[in-house]
Amino acid sequence: MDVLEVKALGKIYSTKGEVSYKALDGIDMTVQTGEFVGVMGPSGSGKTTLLNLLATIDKPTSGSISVRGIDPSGLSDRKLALFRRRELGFVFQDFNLLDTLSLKENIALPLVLEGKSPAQIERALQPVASLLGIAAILEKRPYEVSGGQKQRAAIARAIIHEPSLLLADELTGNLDSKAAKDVMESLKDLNERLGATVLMVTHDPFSASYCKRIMFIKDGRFFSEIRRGDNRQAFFQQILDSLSVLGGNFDDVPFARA
Ligand SMILES: Nc1ncnc2c1ncn2[C@@H]1O[C@H](COP(=O)(O)OP(=O)(O)OP(=O)(O)O)[C@@H](O)[C@H]1O
Repeated sequence: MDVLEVKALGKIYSTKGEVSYKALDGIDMTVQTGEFVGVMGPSGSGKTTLLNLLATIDKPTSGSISVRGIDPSGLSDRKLALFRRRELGFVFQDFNLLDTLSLKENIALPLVLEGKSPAQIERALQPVASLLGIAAILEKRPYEVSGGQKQRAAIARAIIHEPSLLLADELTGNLDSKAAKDVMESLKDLNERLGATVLMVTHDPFSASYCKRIMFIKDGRFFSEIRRGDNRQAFFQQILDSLSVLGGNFDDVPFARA
């Protein structure tokens, strides 16, 4: 089943008195239940724009988005807020955890907002926390744990309510290579064991090598797509090859890691 269906998506930014800019142009894509998809492209290719449209933070100029058959553009503000809360999960580069709350309280927030009981929250929390390897540090506050642990807590918070689609933006961007590997292994486990559907934007070929499929975009348009076989290292190499064909600015890419 398709979780996400994007048709002819376009975004033009226009600022008063200035020339308008076509950031996305005719993007078509589908993501099926249980997929783990990466979106890559040079700087300025439209990755963040695409993610913002999918996250319903911004509205498309043309085309359509549908998540489990619902087109968010037709929803009232109240229904849109509910749609975002129920259907989508978000993970960002900078964690966005609240320092005044413990990891457990941070993770439970989406369920508290849904009015779930403490017993229901506990039942949902334990398996996710164990899978992500943070069960022993749930009482700690974000400033007492490492970057990788913070990001795993942020992932737990993003999926605790079992969203249809988890959207991740450069989630390893602030992590060293060991922590990035741990976070990507955790995300892979969530995808494989819990069937979480993930769409991730990244610059980093190492993180991208955990995806099952990668879509490359350039100048706001679809450029190419590759799928992973059994071997992640081979996929990493395939990603590097695709990036070199794609060209553009990848100066900050750590090309040596596998
Ligand atoms: N609010 C805005 N107003 C005008 N132009 C914008 C706006 N946001 C983005 N753009 C332009 O749209 C294009 C795509 O930007 P976007 O941020 O989506 O690219 P990106 O692929 O995420 O880049 P990066 O990898 O550097 O983050 C860029 O040329 C950018 O300058």
